[in-house]
Amino acid sequence: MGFFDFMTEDIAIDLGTANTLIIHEGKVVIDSPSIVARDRTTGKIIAIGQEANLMQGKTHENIKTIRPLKDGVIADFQASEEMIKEFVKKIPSIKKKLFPPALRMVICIPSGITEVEKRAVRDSAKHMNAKEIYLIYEPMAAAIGVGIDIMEPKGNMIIDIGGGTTEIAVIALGGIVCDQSVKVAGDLFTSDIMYYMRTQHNLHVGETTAEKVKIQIGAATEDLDTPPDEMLVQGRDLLSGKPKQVQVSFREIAKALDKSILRIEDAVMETLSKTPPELAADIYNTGIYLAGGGSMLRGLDKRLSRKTDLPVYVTEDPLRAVVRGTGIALKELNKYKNVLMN
Ligand SMILES: Nc1ncnc2c1ncn2[C@@H]1O[C@H](COP(=O)(O)OP(=O)(O)OP(=O)(O)O)[C@@H](O)[C@H]1O
Repeated sequence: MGFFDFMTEDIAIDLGTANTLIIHEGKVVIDSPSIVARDRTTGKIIAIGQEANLMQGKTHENIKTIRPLKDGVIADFQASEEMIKEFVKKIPSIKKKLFPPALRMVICIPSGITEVEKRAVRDSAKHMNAKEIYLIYEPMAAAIGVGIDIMEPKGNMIIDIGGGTTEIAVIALGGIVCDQSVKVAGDLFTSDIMYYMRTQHNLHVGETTAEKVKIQIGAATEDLDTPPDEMLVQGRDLLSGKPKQVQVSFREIAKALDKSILRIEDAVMETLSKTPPELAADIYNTGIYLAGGGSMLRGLDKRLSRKTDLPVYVTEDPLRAVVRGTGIALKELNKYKNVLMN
């Protein structure tokens, strides 16, 4: 260990479309929505994370809430840099430091990312005083986080359903053998619900309400073992303009989400059809692992299992699988050097 290593802090980041998570010293120290609120007149950031999330849909003309990532990649560079800087500053042991420390970072990125987008992530990290930067593909990080031995000569299929993208990958011998990244995930499910409420109930609901509906009664199939109760949803009547409340069932939400789930099913089937036969045989025995917040949609595992005729498992704490894997790669840089990109 060199002298300067004492002045370097190691952090692992899952910079997600919906949530940003950071691991420092083996612990998740940040788990926050990827949102910033900016004062339009001064241009200053006035809130980040949970605080900014509470402002969403309730702002006036002087405040703008921004989600700096779209479809898994940085869409607003300035806002994303400022957001990560603020998150890093909030890490307790870094907060105590007199000067901002140099950082060694492992950052996960979607597997469908372009070279230009990769460079943008690296540049942003450099602006944050990162001296060593490693990138890791999200499905790889998710597989490590799930507890799969990715170095084995054995095929494993992992599906990470996040906010912006669903990443499907077959992993063996420390590499991605075939993969597919589709822009169908939790955010689109939320938009589907907003559209359904508008068209079927003449009710205009905001994103926050639609997300609540998805979490409380969202379903990927009408055939659930333990169906949730109906839910009262409030919004604005599109015809009269008055505030209104309607009762919604999980069956309606399953219908609203059907088209998007079909697109995920198609992507899974396509990836399976491209999988080399020896690895397909392994997957037949091990099944499919689901990670990411979107995988918590009721009945999604059952529906994918029915479609593929394979066992499908939702990993423990799916929202944290990717950051867990990123953290493990950071801790064992040498072991995982082949899956990390400089
Ligand atoms: N119980 C739940 N049921 C359904 N969806 C959920 C649930 N909990 C969270 N989600 C959804 O999961 C998504 C966020 O998942 P996650 O944090 O894994 O995504 P992300 O890493 O930010 O996105 P990406 O990987 O696309 O950049 C959101 O769309 C959120 O609404």
